Amino acid sequence: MDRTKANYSNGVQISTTTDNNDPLIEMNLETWNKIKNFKTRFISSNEDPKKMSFMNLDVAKSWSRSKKYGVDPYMQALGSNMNPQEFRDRINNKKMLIETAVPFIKKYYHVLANSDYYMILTDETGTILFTLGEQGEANAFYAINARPGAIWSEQTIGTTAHALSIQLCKPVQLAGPYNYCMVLQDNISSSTPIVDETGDIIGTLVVVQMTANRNINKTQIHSLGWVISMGYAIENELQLRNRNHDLNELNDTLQAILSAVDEGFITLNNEGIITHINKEAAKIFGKLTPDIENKHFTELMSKQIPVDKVLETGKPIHDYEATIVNDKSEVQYLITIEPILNETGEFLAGAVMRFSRSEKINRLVTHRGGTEATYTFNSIIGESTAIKKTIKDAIKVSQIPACTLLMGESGTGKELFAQAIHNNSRPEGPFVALNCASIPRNLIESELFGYEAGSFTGAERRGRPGKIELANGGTLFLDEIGDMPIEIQPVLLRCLQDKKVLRLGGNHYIPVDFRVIAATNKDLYHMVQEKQFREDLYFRLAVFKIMIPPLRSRDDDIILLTQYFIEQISQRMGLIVPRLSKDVLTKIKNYSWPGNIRQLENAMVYAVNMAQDGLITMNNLPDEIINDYHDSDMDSISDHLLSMVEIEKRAIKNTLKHTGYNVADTADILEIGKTTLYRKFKEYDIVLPK
Ligand SMILES: Nc1ncnc2c1ncn2[C@@H]1O[C@H](COP(=O)(O)OP(=O)(O)OP(=O)(O)O)[C@@H](O)[C@H]1O
Repeated sequence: MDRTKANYSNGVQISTTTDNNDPLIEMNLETWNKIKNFKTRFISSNEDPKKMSFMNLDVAKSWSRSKKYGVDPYMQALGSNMNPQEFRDRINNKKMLIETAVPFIKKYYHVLANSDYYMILTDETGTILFTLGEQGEANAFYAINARPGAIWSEQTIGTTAHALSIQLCKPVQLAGPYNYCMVLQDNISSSTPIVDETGDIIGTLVVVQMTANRNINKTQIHSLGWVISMGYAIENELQLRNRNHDLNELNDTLQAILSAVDEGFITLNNEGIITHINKEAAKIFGKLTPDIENKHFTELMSKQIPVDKVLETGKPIHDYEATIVNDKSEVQYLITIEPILNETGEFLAGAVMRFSRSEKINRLVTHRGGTEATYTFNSIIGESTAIKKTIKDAIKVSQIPACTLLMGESGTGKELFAQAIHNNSRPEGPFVALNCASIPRNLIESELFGYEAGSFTGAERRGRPGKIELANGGTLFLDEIGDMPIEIQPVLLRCLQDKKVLRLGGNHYIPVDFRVIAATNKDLYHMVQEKQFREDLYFRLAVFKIMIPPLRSRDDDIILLTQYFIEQISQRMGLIVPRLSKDVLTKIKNYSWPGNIRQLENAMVYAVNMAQDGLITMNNLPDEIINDYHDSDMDSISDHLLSMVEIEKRAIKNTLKHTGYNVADTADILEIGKTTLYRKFKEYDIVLPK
């Protein structure tokens, strides 16, 4: 609402002439009496007040409405009273207005030149919320029911200054006879509407002055100006309070969000003083919030954390790695420090620090990186006594956080078991796998332990965490542990013992908490005896040993797994699930499956693709299965008289089976060169599995 000066004079409702702009000071007693007399006539006749030249038009309309409402102009106690409960609710509802306006009213009331003023605060319906006046005035006004809880609307008491200012939404000064009720007609009242930010009227402020026997003078004019500026002041204060209230609410919401997140947050001012710390950050530092707030950040954390740099440059720092040590723990965090800038991007108030547990990030990274542990004990297929016992043992072991060594031929499902153990013991943490045989020896160390920035040629600029760090909070699966270079073994052992890792080129240990599951298809203990594997590391890793049975000793499971793979593969490829011919079934059951489940799975991929007319026949099996001399293992050699050539051929085939078709291992065992072995494959028509 605009209450500029022009509007102000426009808003004055006076009694001298029909011109609304005339100041009250110009009202003379003659007009005053003219209105008074006319009102008595108007009440008892049907005369239209709009037609009276001395009547203000808005007042005239209000009189007509008042009459229509049936207001009794001769009543002594004005208006009706709200019932106490309803009034308490109203007060509650208008708490902010009352709390804001009352101190103003009290403060400025005494500044007024005359003491015959009476001040009223109403709500937007005209209900009186608060009154103030000197003893004499108060008593007089009390007698006419000018007290909190009285409903003084146009409907209940007819035309008044405040009823008009609500109706017209502007300040109104009203000469006594214009009031509809006779008991008010010796007063001069000034009223201003109080509006909220959206322009809605939320109340009125009224100053009433008893003018009976007094001259109309400048003070009345001033009282309007005075009530208007007070209205302004109340509105401004209300807006401020509302904004404060909104800010407080925003602050409460922010606090609630910050205490709900499981990351630590600290805010600092531009001098590095901690201004706020959320619950999680207090937990990280093992302190109580009041012990931290208002302290310099260096009292809480290492000076090396580059807070000063952010405060100086206004540039953020992301993922700074630091170990936070408190009385109870030592944990690695990634810290992001963001400067608090203003809208134009100038550096302003300070900085916000965020502490994220690196193991969480690692878990995300590893999940995204594809080394997610999907298998559980329930998803391991097998009904044989051998596999059931293995699963039972593995479940037991999974409940104890000690190193576990999984032993078994290639393709028996060692990784599957490792995943199942992980998911049964620390499913929330990352599962990080490292195959020691598939990584060049010179890279194993950095893969395992990570490295600091610039620690060797080709290293990433910012350095990188190793698999051990990435496994923090979860499981590190070291597959083919027999291939772990002997020179790295003592470092790994130290790390397993101390639960700390030192990155290559680094100068501080990073605390880590991870479970180790190692796997091997080699005879690791034999390697220890041959000095190819360190005994201390072996005993550290093999606290629990689990032997995964080869497929050939899981007779009952071969057909179960065959069916499972055929169905899975067909479904994946959108094919009808083929049946197995009788001789194929016999072959599969009797074959020794040197490559175990992996070989069976691959054989079924081949067979499903080769099958015709919904049937898998012998021809649809891979060569090495068709050509298998099932009953020709070396034990039976003694029963037959064989040529040297046949003996050599069988020796090669058996060794191949034994090594899971690993050419290098086969050549090793047969003590011949790899080139010779390949030549013999050709010579004897031996085909390696695809
Ligand atoms: N019980 C089982 N149920 C379903 N699939 C299985 C089962 N056991 C193994 N497999 C499947 O067989 C394959 C080989 O398993 P896995 O890689 O765990 O063997 P491994 O012993 O770790 O082999 P390697 O020693 O060569 O690393 C995988 O494709 C796996 O999904």
